[in-house]
Amino acid sequence: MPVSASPSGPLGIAVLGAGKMGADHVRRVDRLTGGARVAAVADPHPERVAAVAGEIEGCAAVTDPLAALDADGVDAVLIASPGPAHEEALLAALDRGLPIFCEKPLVPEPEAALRVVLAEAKAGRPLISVGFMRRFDAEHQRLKALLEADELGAPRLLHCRHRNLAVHSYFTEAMLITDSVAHEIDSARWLLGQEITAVQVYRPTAALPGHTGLNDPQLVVFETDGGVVVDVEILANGGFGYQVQTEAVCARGTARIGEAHGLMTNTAGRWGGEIAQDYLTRFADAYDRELRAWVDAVRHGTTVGATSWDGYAVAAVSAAGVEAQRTGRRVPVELAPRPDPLMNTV
Ligand SMILES: NC(=O)C1=CN([C@@H]2O[C@H](COP(=O)(O)OP(=O)(O)OC[C@H]3O[C@@H](n4cnc5c(N)ncnc54)[C@H](O)[C@@H]3O)[C@@H](O)[C@H]2O)C=CC1
Ligand SMILES: O=C1[C@@H](O)[C@H](O)[C@@H](O)[C@H](O)[C@H]1O
Repeated sequence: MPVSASPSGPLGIAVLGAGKMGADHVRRVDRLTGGARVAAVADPHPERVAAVAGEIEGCAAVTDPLAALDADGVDAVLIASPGPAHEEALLAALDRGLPIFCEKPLVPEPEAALRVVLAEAKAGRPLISVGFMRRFDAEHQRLKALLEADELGAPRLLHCRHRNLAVHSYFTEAMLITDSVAHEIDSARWLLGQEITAVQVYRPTAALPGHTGLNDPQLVVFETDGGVVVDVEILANGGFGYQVQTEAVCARGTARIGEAHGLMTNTAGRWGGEIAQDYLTRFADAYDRELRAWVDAVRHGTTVGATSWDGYAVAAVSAAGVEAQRTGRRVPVELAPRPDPLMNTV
């Protein structure tokens, strides 16, 4: 069922969370040619919400996140608060029948993710799109198309590197998995069309010098039900830039994405290039495409990209990853039975 907003008017969006990602999405929605407008921004931090909402004419600024869902002109919700706050917002929005774009992770814990999946099933129609933006990145889409076309034969390995310049001061070791490697969990499942069945995490014995306390970097290894092995280097505070790279090793060849550095120079016996400094630059086009696609999908009463079930699968694999990180053991992944999204199961 399409949303009840006037079909000719812009879709009114409440943005929950006015931090780094929320502020960026507010500006993005504002630029989306006429299809949507930010009707309300909510953040418990009063100065932050005033600054972000103040950039948009006629936008309400509220410090109670749930009050934003009931603000005038709100037809849909974009959740950009920290992961642990997502469940409350998701359940409140589902309760109101509002279409939702939820930044990744859906929620960090699998039990909470399953509650969300079941609440959406109870609503009887798909309402949740999860912001795993790599699905909208041109290079990731080309790699997926190549693998699907079977041009290189069956995939055997995926080598992934995920390097950040720096992460938030509140980042924990578990968040290396639940917040950062969550992307590789989603993209590996999506690229391969396979489920992850076990996780192992290797940690160097010493953290990087001058570091924040995170045992950084780490190597996370996944096994899939199609017999593929996926290794992910996660580096949270690398200090030099942002790199997301994937190489697929297949039966008849390999394919690599994420190597491009934009401008390359040759001068006086040297060559060099640029490294993006963060995801907002590296994935700017992907974020634009995913939000445009979401606004279109909402107008047609549907969702785009990762579903709540994908969000649940990521949370289940993440939980196994955190356990593997803690114990040093190989941890199998168990997924709950999948509810039929169109059935009122509860
Ligand atoms: N797709 C992507 O590439 C990225 C996604 N993210 C995701 O976006 C979300 C936000 O991350 P950041 O903006 O980096 O964090 P942040 O820490 O910069 O901002 C979070 C904001 O949410 C506010 N907040 C806290 N509790 C809230 C609640 N209950 N309701 C509404 N707002 C609340 C905080 O006051 C803060 O202003 C997270 O889920 C994160 O994983 C973040 C960076 C990139
Ligand atoms: O989602 C993101 C952040 O939350 C996360 O902290 C980073 O590691 C990721 O690269 C970024 O895309």
